[in-house]
Amino acid sequence: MSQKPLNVALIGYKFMGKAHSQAWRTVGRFFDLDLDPVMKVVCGRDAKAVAEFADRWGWEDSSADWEEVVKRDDVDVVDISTPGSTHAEISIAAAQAGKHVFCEKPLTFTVAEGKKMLAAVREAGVKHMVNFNYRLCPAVSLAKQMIDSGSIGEVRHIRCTYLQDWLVDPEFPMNWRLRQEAAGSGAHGDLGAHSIDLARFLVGEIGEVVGTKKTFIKERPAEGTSSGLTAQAGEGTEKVTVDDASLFLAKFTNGALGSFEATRLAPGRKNFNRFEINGSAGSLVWCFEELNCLDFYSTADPSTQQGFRRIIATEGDHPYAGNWWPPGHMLGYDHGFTHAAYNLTQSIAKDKPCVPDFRDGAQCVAVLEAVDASIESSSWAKVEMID
Ligand SMILES: NC(=O)C1=CN([C@@H]2O[C@H](COP(=O)(O)OP(=O)(O)OC[C@H]3O[C@@H](n4cnc5c(N)ncnc54)[C@H](OP(=O)(O)O)[C@@H]3O)[C@@H](O)[C@H]2O)C=CC1
Ligand SMILES: O=C1CO[C@H](CO)[C@@H](O)[C@@H]1O
Repeated sequence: MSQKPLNVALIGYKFMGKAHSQAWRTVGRFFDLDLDPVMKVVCGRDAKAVAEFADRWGWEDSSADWEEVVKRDDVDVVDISTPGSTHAEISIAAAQAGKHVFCEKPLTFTVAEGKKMLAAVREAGVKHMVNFNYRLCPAVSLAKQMIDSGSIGEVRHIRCTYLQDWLVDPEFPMNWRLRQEAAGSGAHGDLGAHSIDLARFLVGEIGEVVGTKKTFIKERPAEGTSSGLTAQAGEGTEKVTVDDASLFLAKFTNGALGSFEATRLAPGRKNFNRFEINGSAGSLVWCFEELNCLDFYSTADPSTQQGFRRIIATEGDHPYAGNWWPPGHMLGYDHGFTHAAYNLTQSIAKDKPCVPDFRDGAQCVAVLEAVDASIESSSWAKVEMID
């Protein structure tokens, strides 16, 4: 490539580390870029494991010291794929060192911390992006275009469910996702954050919420070895300190109503991240388990032909899709991450804002926090609007 290099440092190298590595490896091959992403250095706490990862995935260097990595002169972007408890400290240090920041969701655990992160990237004048990858699926981006162009009229309802089943077995051992200090919350922030982002992207700002959360399995076998969403038990047991499930109702500032359900205890639901949106002139339905499909109902169709029609969002003129395979060839989970790497690279190259950004990440945290406030007060809670 003849473009200037864009040197990337990745912090965290397991589940999301792989997804982000795949994105950085692939993006310049399928998308025309104005900068050339270079996989410069990958970082984790276990020096041997991270060195092996670097070798396997093609990172030039590895390190067990993120504080040193974020200050390196040969790093332009810091990509954070570590548990949520680390996002604020790493993002702020990276921004203060003048690096662009790409951070996994949830951005952080409290609005106060989210505001500090936002202030740090703004003060440094760097680009910032939070990885709400599902809005970058072609079918979801298409839904946004259709809503904006009035295909379903005035939006009145959104029903979001994000259901998984990987924690349904009470013998599944502890890992960081079940500890409040590392994960912030359970299904609420892990899955609910994605639904909130989709709802904000497609419908608008959420103004008020009321909800509940529950931990059904309060104790689990202690952690032995764990890798991503699989684990082997160690000795003894440990208390679970996050929710298994969260439910809430929402009033949007534009008058729409929403319902949200997130759980990791729904047998048979693997990654059932679904929304149904009803407007005055039609409806749109999407589910990640069939991620290329968008179901559309239009009241404008002749009455004898009304019914949901399925759009397969793999045509060349569907968002992002034309960069991949010939029409009709399905995309998968990893493609959304490549779309994020594309958006960030181009926003840096062209000095344009990047979405979803840290404000989106912090606004999502404000909704999560308002649900917690509503549980505390057993009443509706207002969502703080972040500038
Ligand atoms: N957008 C999406 O679809 C998804 C987003 N996520 C989000 O991505 C983030 C990471 O999750 P995931 O990849 O599943 O987690 P994993 O447990 O698979 O990986 C976490 C990584 O972070 C490293 N790490 C952990 N603690 C620290 C620390 N204190 N300092 C530096 N490195 C650390 C670990 O390596 P080591 O132990 O060697 O330090 C490991 O490489 C979370 O915020 C999660 O919510 C997760 C899944 C999907
Ligand atoms: O998108 C996702 C898929 O599932 C993971 C495990 O619950 C989540 O962390 C993640 O954000």
